[in-house]
Amino acid sequence: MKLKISGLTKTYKNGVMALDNVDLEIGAGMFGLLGPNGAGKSSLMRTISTLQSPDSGEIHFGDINVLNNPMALRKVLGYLPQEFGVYPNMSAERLLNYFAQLKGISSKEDRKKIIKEVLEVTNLWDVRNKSVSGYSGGMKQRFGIAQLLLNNPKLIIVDEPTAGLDPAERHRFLNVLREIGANHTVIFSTHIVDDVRELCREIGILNGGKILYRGTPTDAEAQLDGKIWMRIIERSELDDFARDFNIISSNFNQDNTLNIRVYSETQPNETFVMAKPQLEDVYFVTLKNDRL
Ligand SMILES: Nc1ncnc2c1ncn2[C@@H]1O[C@H](COP(=O)(O)OP(=O)(O)OP(=O)(O)O)[C@@H](O)[C@H]1O
Repeated sequence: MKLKISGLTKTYKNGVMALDNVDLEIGAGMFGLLGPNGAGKSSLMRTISTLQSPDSGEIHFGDINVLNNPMALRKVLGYLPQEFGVYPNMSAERLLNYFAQLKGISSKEDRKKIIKEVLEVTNLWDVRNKSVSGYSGGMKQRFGIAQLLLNNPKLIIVDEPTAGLDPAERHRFLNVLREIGANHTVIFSTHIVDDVRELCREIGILNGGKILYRGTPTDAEAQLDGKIWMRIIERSELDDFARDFNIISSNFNQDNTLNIRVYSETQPNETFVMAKPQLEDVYFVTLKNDRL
């Protein structure tokens, strides 16, 4: 089932236009929504999830007209918000049983079966008897996925799930998403480029409420072929280089020098060497130029 968004605009009461005429089509698999803080990612996700209304625009998921019939979408939606709040002092298994009852799974046998499945897919089976309130950040996020999987959603929306997770937990979480993405439509937002590189079939880059790029990571990188240049400079030279060249990123080396990456259609000068474009270049060039 396809998610089709057209002309979606949202302005908050304080005058901030968080979504500015967003058009987006998302098919099956993993879709990564990439953007810096304040780009509008949560606003887009909350609007798709029917938690807030847009000023104008349309959202369709398969044959569901989402804005006219929010209840129909909610039945097939699994949404994990950025902040999930406080969990009660109850074991994961008991809490899932409670959620499953709330979701209308009335047969005890059915509940048992689905709870086992979701605990296994999120790698929480071994800790199912532990209290969720004592879980680590990463385990809580995986528990969030477990509970949203209970009613077998067709559309899964996960808002910045890796924020604040340590590298090992982040990795574990992304593996869970990868597994789920194999047979669901999953949209997840992040400001971490590495999160989407290998995981997502398609990405969208959002900034200032606008979709600036949408496509596959590989196509995006290919568009920058021959346009990314790199060289090492002294730290003290940075201001001069920033004035003369279109620097898209700079990273410190151990010896206090900097690796700079520059975007240019042609070789900036003979001291620069051509670099293989990376998704991070795509992200920075898109944010800087308002397009790729
Ligand atoms: N309820 C609200 N009322 C007023 N302004 C809001 C509200 N929610 C978000 N905003 C503003 O809308 C813009 C987009 O915010 P949003 O939270 O959608 O971005 P985001 O990409 O999810 O950012 P972050 O990564 O920081 O969560 C920001 O300028 C934000 O301050």
